[in-house]
Amino acid sequence: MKLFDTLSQNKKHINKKAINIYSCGPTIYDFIHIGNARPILLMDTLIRFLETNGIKVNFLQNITDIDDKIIQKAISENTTEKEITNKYLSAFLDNLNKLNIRMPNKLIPISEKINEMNNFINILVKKEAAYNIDGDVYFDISKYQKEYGKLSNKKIDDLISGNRVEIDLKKKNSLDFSVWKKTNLGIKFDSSFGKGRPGWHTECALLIDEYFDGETIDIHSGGIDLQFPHHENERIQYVAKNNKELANIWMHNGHLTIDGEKMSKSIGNAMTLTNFLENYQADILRWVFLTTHYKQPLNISDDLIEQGKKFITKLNNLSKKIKQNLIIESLKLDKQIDFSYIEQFNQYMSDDLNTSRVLTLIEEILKDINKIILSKDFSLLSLKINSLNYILSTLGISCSIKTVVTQEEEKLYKDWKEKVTQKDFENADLLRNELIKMEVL
Ligand SMILES: Nc1ncnc2c1ncn2[C@@H]1O[C@H](COP(=O)(O)OP(=O)(O)OP(=O)(O)O)[C@@H](O)[C@H]1O
Ligand SMILES: [Zn+2]
Repeated sequence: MKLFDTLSQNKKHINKKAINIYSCGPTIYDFIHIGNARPILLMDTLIRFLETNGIKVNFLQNITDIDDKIIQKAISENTTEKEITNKYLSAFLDNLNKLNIRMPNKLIPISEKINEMNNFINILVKKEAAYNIDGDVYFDISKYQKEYGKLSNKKIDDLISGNRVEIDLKKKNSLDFSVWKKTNLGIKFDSSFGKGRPGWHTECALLIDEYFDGETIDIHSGGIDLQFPHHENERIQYVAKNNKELANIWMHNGHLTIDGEKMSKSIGNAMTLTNFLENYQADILRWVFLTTHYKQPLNISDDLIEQGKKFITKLNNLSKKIKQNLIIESLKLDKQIDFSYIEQFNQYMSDDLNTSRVLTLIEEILKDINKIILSKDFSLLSLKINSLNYILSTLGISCSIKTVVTQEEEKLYKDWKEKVTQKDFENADLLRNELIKMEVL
């Protein structure tokens, strides 16, 4: 398959039997919002597609459980950092569960890797890629003039002149970033540089290096806002330590916007995922993200959510209609699949996840199935339904078209019809309610 790589600005092939993926995880100081769910669902869609095609995926994600934002939140709520991280980590895991996410093979809170972080930074210092000033360690950008800026397509001189980062007189160069921070406030850890905390950019570089044994990984993903400085800084540390690329493909998703503006906690326009999932099915959010190519911005609106609801209702109604036909026409469906549909599906997905085209394909199949029902020529029904179910399940949509009816459903349906014919509406209504619960009506 081909995926767009931000570093080379090209679509690149990945035709391997086993794929290593890393995604930057959340900083657990608040509930995540539906914008944060975009990179999560993007990786979920990709991984499901790869695994359905027999490719082994090893997926690593970090959890940022040490950070200034966590300390600030603990202070403002008059509680401990641990209380904050416990609360929001469990909310995050609950969100993933409700979204039906294929969990990472490993989810690592950075607080568990402080010694490894210390060793990693020591190596950078030994290589003179980083320098220690009085317990604060910085990465030395000047040593990597040729490499730095490649991922975000920025020139170092432009970055320096446009740099509005707070002036830190200790740094040699204003672009040098913190890999270890000497701190007074909040949780501190022992290290060979003294007490302090790890830098965020080093966290991901270290975890990738350690978990994947210094091998260039296949895919690194995250939202477009992470391209610079976070991913640029991750990459440069990895290049400095291993003298090779961190990732073969850098995948960046566009922002979820609301009224054209990035959804963000700091802007105050965020809808938490918890809140969304209390009101709508997870399938609706999946559908919303599938409508637009992942690299493009996507504007969320009530109207779009409404369309997502309609899509799911359409699937549910079709499923009921099929059950009724299975009973009325005494049909039995087999397991055959229409490979021409699957080939098309694979082709769209393999072309940098062209999911909007996949949704059009689904609509075409739905139309075909409705035509079959109207014509009552059921010879191709199994093929179409099984293909549709294959596509829905590969996309992680939990809704599917039922292909069997139970004896109980069949009996109740026939009883109901009989009561209606006999004009026994009271009993017919009771049976009707049962059939609605069983999703036959
Ligand atoms: N509006 C958005 N649309 C799509 N992806 C987003 C959006 N906001 C954040 N992300 C992505 O979500 C992931 C988690 O990011 P992070 O925890 O840094 O969120 P954040 O940027 O702090 O959110 P906020 O901007 O609300 O403070 C990252 O991959 C980030 O790029
Ligand atoms: Zn990262």
